Order: sequence, then C-alpha cells, then structure tokens
Amino acid sequence: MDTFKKLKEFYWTHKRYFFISIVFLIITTSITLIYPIVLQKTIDEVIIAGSYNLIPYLVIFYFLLMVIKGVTTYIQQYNGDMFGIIAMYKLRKRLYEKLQYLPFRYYDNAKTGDIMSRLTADVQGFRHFLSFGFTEAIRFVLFVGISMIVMFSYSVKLTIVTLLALPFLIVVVKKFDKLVHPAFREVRRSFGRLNTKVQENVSGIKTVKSLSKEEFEINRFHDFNLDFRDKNIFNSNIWAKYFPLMEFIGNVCIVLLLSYGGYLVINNELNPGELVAFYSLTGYIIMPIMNLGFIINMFSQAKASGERLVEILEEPNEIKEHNNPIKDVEIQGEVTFNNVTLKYRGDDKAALENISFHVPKGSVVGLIGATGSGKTSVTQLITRFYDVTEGEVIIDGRNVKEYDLYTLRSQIGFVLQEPFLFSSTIKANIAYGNPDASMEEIIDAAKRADAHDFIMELPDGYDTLLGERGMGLSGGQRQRISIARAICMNPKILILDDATSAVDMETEFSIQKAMQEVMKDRTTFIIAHRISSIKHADQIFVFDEGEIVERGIHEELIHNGGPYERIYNIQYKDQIKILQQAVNK
Ligand SMILES: Nc1ncnc2c1ncn2[C@@H]1O[C@H](COP(=O)(O)OP(=O)(O)OP(=O)(O)O)[C@@H](O)[C@H]1O
Repeated sequence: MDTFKKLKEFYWTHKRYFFISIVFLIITTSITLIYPIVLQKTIDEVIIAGSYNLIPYLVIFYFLLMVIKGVTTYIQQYNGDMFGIIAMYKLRKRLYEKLQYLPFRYYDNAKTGDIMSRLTADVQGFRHFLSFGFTEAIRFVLFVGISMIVMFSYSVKLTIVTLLALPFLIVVVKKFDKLVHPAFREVRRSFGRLNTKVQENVSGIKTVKSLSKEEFEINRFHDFNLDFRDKNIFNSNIWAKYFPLMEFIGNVCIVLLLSYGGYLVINNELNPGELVAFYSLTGYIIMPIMNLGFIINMFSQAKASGERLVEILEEPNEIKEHNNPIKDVEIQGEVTFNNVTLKYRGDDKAALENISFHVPKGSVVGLIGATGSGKTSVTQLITRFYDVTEGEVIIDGRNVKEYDLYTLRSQIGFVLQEPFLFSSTIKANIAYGNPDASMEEIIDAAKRADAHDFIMELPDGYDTLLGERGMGLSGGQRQRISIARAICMNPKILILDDATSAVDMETEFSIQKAMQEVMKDRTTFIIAHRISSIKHADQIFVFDEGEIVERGIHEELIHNGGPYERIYNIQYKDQIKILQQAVNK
C-alpha cells in the first residue's frame, strides 16, 4: 500500500474520473442484476399468469434498460480509462524528467534495457490496475454481494445447496493464483532478458560482425528465445489444467441448482421464473470468483511495477543546486583546482589525488598520461558531472557548486572521444546545444570544424538525416560534427577529450589549424594521447595514477627527463629503438 500512497499524486489529483467511473459502474452493475429479476417477473407474472398484454411494455422496458446500460457502460469505461491514462502520462513525464536530471553516477550502473522496461511495461502495468483493477474489484463485490442477497430472498435452501461447491472453487482459484503468479513473473523476466539481448546485439553489431560472431550470437539468442518459449508453455499448462477444473466446479453448481431447484419447482416451493433467475445469478457469482485471480494478479503486478517506478523517482541526486545559485552570468573561463581529490565510490581508490592547478582565462591546457590516469575525471569536475570528494574547483573565483547548473554547463563545450549524434538532421545535431543558432552560425561552426565540405557533398547537405548513432558517417566525420556542435554553443570553456583520436594525422592537422582560431579567447582543455595534439598548449599537465607528476610547456618538458620526454621519444625520436628495448625487456 505504501507504493500506492507514494504514487498518489499521479492519480488522485484527477480522482473525479475515478468517482464518475464508480458511480456508473454501480448503475451498470445494478442494471445487469435487474435482468434476471425482469426475466423472473416475465415468466412468473406474465407468461404463466397469461397476462400477454404486458409483453409489449416489458419489451420496451427491456430495450430501454439495454440502451441505458450501453450509455452507462460507455461513461464508466471512458472515465476508468482516463483515470489510468492520465496517471500514466504524468508518471512517464515525471520519470523522464527525473532521468534527465539524474547524475552521471546513476548511469554508471544503470542498464538501458531495464530503464526502458520501467518506462514502458511497468508504467503500463500500473496504469492497467488504475483503469481496470480498481473497478474490477468493486464490480466483484457488487456482483457477488447483490446476487447473494437476491438469491437468498428467493430461497435460502436453494442458495445454500447451489453454492455447496463454492468453497472448492475458492480453493482451486487460490491454488491457481499461487502457481500462475510466479509463472507469469518468470515470463516477464524472461521477456526482459530477451529484450536486453536484442538491444545489446543491435548496439554492438559492429563488434559482432568484426569478430565474425554472428553464429555465436544466434545460438545465444536461441537460448533466450527457448527460455521465453518454455516459460510461456509452463504458464499455458497451468491455465490448461486449472481452467477446465474451475469450469467443472462451476458446472457442478449449475447441476445442483437445476436438480434441487427443479425438485422445488415440482413441489411448488419455487416459481419457474425464480429458478431461471437463479441460474443467471449463479453465473454472476461464479464468473467473478474465477476472475478473482486476475484481479489479485493485476494488483500484485501493479504493486511490483509501482515499486520499480518509485525506485527511480526516489533516486537521490547528489549533484545539488545551490540554494541561491549564480545565474545568467557570462563565465570568463579562469579555472582553479585546490587540493582536489575524487573518489567515484566511497571505498574506491582515489581517481584524483590532491590535484592543484591554475588556468588563466583564454589559455590552452594539455592533459596527457596513461589510460585511467585521471585526465577525463578532471574535466568532469569542472562541469560538475561529479562533485569533488575533497578540495574545491573554482571558476572565475567562485566555487563551481555556487553556479546554477544550467548557467555553468551551457557555457562549457564538450567534444568526446566517441561523439553521440542523434537520429535527426546534421543541422539539428550541430545546433543541439544552441537551438536558436541561425543557419549562418551553423555553417560557420561547421566550416571551423572542417566539416562544411563533406556535409555539402552529402545528398541533402545540412538536411541529411543521420541514422541511430550517426551511422553512415565515418568516425572522423562524426567527430567533426561534434566539434562543430561544441563551437556552435560558443562556450567559454572548451573541453576536447581525445577528440581527434578517431581522425587520421592529416585531418587532425587540419582540425587543429581550425581549432587554433576557435580556441582564441576560450579556455581550452585538450586531453590527448598524441603529443602533436597538445604541444602548443600554454601549460601541459602529465598525469599518472591520479596525480600530476609533471607540468610545464612542451619545450621544457621534452628535456625534463620525465614521463613526458619518454612519451615524446616514443612518438617522435628513437621510436624504433625504444620500442625494441621495451620488447626485449
Ligand atoms: N564513472 C566511474 N566510476 C568509477 N570509476 C571510474 C569512473 N570513471 C573513471 N573511473 C576510474 O577513475 C580512474 C581515472 O579515470 P579517467 O577516465 O579519468 O582516466 P583517463 O586518464 O581519462 O583515461 P583515458 O585516457 O583512458 O580516457 C580510472 O581508474 C577509472 O577506472
């Protein structure tokens, strides 16, 4: 119940639909329950009594009842559906918003397939209960309750005899529910695994093909598919066994009713019409009891789904906005790190250990060092993708935590090693960070990123549609579009994280030349493995295991006898000699 309480704001704010649906449900159910009574009156008081002149009136009354029932059913279903659909819309909206603002730390461990299924199947499961579960539960109480009252009013003895088999039906329904619920859960889980498999396969299709693992993947998928099939067969078996049994018990009730009821009619203790009404009313009790499993199932599924939705909604966001953040200021780009330590998780080894540096505005910094030495981590602290564990990151004399997140991030341009392009036009991809950019600005950004020429060669130029993950473009072309995207934002701080690693030396050179101009008046952090990318930087930091082990400018560092000189030698000077020494070691 706690889950329903936590999600109350999504459905209870429009409870009007719920109440309208309930009122009309009561009317619809009452009309349904009037049918057997009308039938009884028709047989006993019209046909047997020979009052045939009443038949036309009864026909009209019946017809009107049906019309009213049609209208009330429509109103009830419409409002019940609206109750669930609006809640689903609001829930999905809030979940999506929450996902947009969840910190990087959440995505470090999150699985795409799992998030997708929460936003689709779980929201749907919850909605189903709101739309149908509630009303079905109320319908159950009304049908069973009112039918019993009417039946008892006709004949207490016949009611008791007819419902003798009912306890058996309840036992079977309970057993069925106990088996079918976990079986159904297994089907859902297996389906989730199947989905994740397909999603992972499509995402990694290049790796699969390049390693010729198609056959292996087909076999692996076969296992998941087989599992899904088996879980479904198991589920169907339960249905196949229990449903006829439930129906059999229901039919036993009918046999008891007809034999004992017939006996009562023969002895004039019951009217024929009452027996016919009894027959219908018994059905109104048996069917809802057989359906009880569905209602319980729907409830437990909604509860399980609701829990998974609450998990996302309550996920803490440790990147907190300042109480009174600095907004709408133009960042100048002076960056200072004071004794910064970063641990990604509490018990992890520090990714950055006591880092301090000062970068004047408009200058260029090169970050170099082995993989995993902490270069990217430095830049992620500037944008507050993560917060420092110790120390402080200062921009223009103010701690980054004092800035409004939007103000901060909208003035920092990022070009990542593996750029992500959305499946829309090239134009929209370049203008993604600055949707107000004019066509001239977009073209200018593309020209500076050395992308304009190849874009013009594409069939639709800037209007060319890109596939998922920008398929159809080479790595270097995608990279240039992402550089153009960063330029289009006109950021005060530009971060190039291994941005030219996917392009050949010649393209790198031409991009670098273009970047010289782009970097003017912007503080630029260049993370690179190639010395050629950073040798013109105003400062170079050499990282090793989370610490800055060397700093200076290129000309100094190549004679420093440290790691930078070693990298330089490998890349430029005694390349063959050093590599041979390394191999012989
Ligand atoms: N999101 C994360 N969660 C946990 N640990 C992380 C995370 N990101 C990075 N690390 C760890 O922090 C350390 C520094 O990583 P970082 O990405 O900053 O290195 P890098 O120098 O940029 O490496 P590369 O040159 O390979 O990009 C590594 O040990 C890495 O495993």
